[in-house]
Amino acid sequence: MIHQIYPSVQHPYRYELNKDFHFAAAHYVPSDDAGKCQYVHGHTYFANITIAGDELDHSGFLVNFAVIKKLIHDRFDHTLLNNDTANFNDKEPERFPTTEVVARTIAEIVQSHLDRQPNKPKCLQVFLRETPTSYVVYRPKDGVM
Ligand SMILES: Nc1nc2c(c(=O)[nH]1)N=C([C@H](O)[C@H](O)COP(=O)(O)OP(=O)(O)OP(=O)(O)O)CN2
Ligand SMILES: [Zn+2]
Repeated sequence: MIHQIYPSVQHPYRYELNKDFHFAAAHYVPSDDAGKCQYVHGHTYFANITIAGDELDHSGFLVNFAVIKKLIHDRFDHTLLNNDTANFNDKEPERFPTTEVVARTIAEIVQSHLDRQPNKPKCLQVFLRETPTSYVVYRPKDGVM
């Protein structure tokens, strides 16, 4: 079980949910500045996803917690992130699988799912911890990725 206090995000919506989950993945950062991290190594990533909205769906959910976990966990758990060429590559820094980019990518995948729901929830924040001492908070600007 994950117990952590996360930064809160201000918003005008009536409902807010948060989903915690973790996944194990390997990566490398293809930059000399990454030092030892330019070589393949692994992490247990801890994620917290914040979603908000004004309307519930036919189940009384803003969105099903289980679906949010499955979207990300099924895609990234026990993978080499760099192999996911739909999201990452070795050429563009905005596509290197850094904590920043992985957090943004998670937000994009989640929002793409939410955009297909009739009640139109919004992904407001992704907190992604890569190591015990390093994490990133990603917040889409004005609901735009
Ligand atoms: N801004 C970023 N800096 C670094 C990233 C990143 O994604 N964004 N990534 C790395 C490495 O991938 C590494 O896995 C994490 O680095 P670091 O926090 O330095 O890891 P340590 O466990 O060695 O940290 P200590 O606190 O010194 O034990 C590097 N930088
Ligand atoms: Zn790393």
